[in-house]
Amino acid sequence: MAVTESPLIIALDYPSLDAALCMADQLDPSRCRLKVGKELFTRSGPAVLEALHGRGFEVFLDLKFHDIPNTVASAVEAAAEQGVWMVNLHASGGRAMMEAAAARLAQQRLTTHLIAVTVLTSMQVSDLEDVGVFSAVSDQVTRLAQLAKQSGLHGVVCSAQEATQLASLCGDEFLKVTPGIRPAFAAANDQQRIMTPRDAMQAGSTHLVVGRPVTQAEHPMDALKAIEQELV
Ligand SMILES: O=C(O)c1cc(=O)[nH]c(=O)n1[C@@H]1O[C@H](COP(=O)(O)O)[C@@H](O)[C@H]1O
Repeated sequence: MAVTESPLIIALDYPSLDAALCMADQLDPSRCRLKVGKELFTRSGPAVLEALHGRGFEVFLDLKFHDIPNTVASAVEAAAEQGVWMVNLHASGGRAMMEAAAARLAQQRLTTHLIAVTVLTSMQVSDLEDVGVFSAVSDQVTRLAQLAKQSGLHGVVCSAQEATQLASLCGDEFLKVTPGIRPAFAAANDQQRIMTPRDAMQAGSTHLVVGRPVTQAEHPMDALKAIEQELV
């Protein structure tokens, strides 16, 4: 497996194993990691993990678990046993759920990174209000990130707009995985809280999740290189 220093994680949001592998084959495991999400995993199952690992990629399994503590701990264990580099859950599932998941990994001596989604990058303050949360987005992100840290998680998914604040509250070592990344050449699509790759790294992101700006580009590896250029 290639161990890359790159902060880039490319989101393979595809409806089939073939389509995902077709994209993976255009990318280089020494220059990025790959993210497998709900659609692809639901359609292809663990076969996609095997295929990507076989091609040398480290994989972030993005299934955003949210359930009772025992169920989430078992799901996280199952993911880690398949050798994924990173797995996530929703911080809003609460302290007991996060502690159970972190404890299970430690008990089984599994080294997969476990991170928590704070507030989705597609959400703004009115979306929080709809679900009964009357806080500023940044306050809610901070609350959930601190809870995740206290619960033994390795980091969070948040927007880059919150990364600086989290670096000072949770430390530089605490992972800040930030989607909603839009290079100068790309459209925002459905993302609300966005930032360019360079600004996101300067703000304290440790990893950048990039989907459509690379996967829908005519030449994905060129788009990836353009993002690398923006980072130097
Ligand atoms: O957990 C995630 O990866 C995630 C969390 C979040 O708050 N926002 C978010 O966009 N994501 C994921 O990041 C990717 C972003 O893709 P693009 O918007 O195409 O760059 C998608 O796979 C989303 O599922």
